[in-house]
Amino acid sequence: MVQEKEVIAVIGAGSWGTALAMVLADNGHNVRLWSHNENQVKEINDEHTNKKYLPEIRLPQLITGYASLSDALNGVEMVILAVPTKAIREVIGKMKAVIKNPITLTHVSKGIEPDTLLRITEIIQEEMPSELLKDIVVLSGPSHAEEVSLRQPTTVTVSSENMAAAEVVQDLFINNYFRVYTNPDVIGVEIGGALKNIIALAAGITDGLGYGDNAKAALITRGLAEIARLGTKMGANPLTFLGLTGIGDLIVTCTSVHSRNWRAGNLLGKGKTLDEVLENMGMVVEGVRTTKAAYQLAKKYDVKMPITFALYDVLFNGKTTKDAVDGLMGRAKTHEMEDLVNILGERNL
Ligand SMILES: NC(=O)C1=CN([C@@H]2O[C@H](COP(=O)(O)OP(=O)(O)OC[C@H]3O[C@@H](n4cnc5c(N)ncnc54)[C@H](OP(=O)(O)O)[C@@H]3O)[C@@H](O)[C@H]2O)C=CC1
Ligand SMILES: O=C(CO)COP(=O)(O)O
Repeated sequence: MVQEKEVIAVIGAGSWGTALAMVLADNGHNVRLWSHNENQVKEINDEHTNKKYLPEIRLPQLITGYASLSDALNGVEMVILAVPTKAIREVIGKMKAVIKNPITLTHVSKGIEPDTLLRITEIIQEEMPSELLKDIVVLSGPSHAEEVSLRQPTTVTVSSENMAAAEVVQDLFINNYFRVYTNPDVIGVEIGGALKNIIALAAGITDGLGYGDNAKAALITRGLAEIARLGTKMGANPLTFLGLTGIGDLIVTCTSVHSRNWRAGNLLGKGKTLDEVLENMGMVVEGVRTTKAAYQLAKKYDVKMPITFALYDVLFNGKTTKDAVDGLMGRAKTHEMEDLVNILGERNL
């Protein structure tokens, strides 16, 4: 089937927005890549590069940089939102002032908002007037921008309350190096994508402390257990956590030097302070804010999340990374599956 080519706006020209713009351009779509940084837009249009975020990459001709949000969104129905979670309200606020016709909005961010405890779909629903929104789709999964921009084999999942919209987005992105699956479980997809960053920070810490593969495997597995416990209590399908947006993203983020969350954790494990780490990162480390949100969610839903709580103490209460690991290892003995089985029982699953 020949796919119809679209004009698509990608809002946010960081690592992920740029890599996704490349996938869309490779599929023949005309991409308007918006950035709030005029110098970066000039570089995208004059040099066809985005050196701060993807230094090795030459951008396809079908990508055009836009400094005006109004021009980028003019007449466009398909919009990809690729900014950090903390910028979403502000950027949607600017978008709604200039959008004239309803859009399908695909977000690709991985976070939960502290204090409100809203998932990103819920933040968008709160900020964007319903008459300007056809559908919200989430795209998530194990996918470092650095590898996608080199066109290396990658798999992701799209999800939406309207699966027909998810399938349209699947068709826009899918190609021979970027394979896109669908999953109707929006809650599970968003919770898995957000919370894996907490575990990636913790995995970086144990690597930084000099611990080995056993510790890494423990964190990935027990991290998945606490993510699944919270997500299932929030209404997710527990099987989603065994998929790309659950275990898949945990593996890639906990084991890759590309992960900003792993890199930040690694520096913490080596003794740097949180402020020192964030000052030098130059890109978003979503897991820090998400740790706060997950800590609050665990209390709200009365779910045990020992790794999240240990990381919370390191990030916000001055606990040393070594004491945090010792505390986790010294907890009272417990059953491996009991808590999740109990939660499944409460939901009659
Ligand atoms: N990088 C990756 O491999 C992947 C990232 N993600 C997720 O995608 C989301 C975006 O991440 P990523 O692209 O990596 O982040 P980066 O830090 O690489 O880029 C963020 C981009 O958003 C811009 N931005 C930040 N704040 C604002 C604002 N208030 N208004 C307008 N633009 C803003 C930044 O501009 P400026 O340059 O001025 O700071 C930059 O262009 C995150 O939630 C991340 O978890 C998901 C999958 C893979
Ligand atoms: O989500 C990602 C890969 O799937 C990117 O992870 P980081 O934000 O830790 O770099």
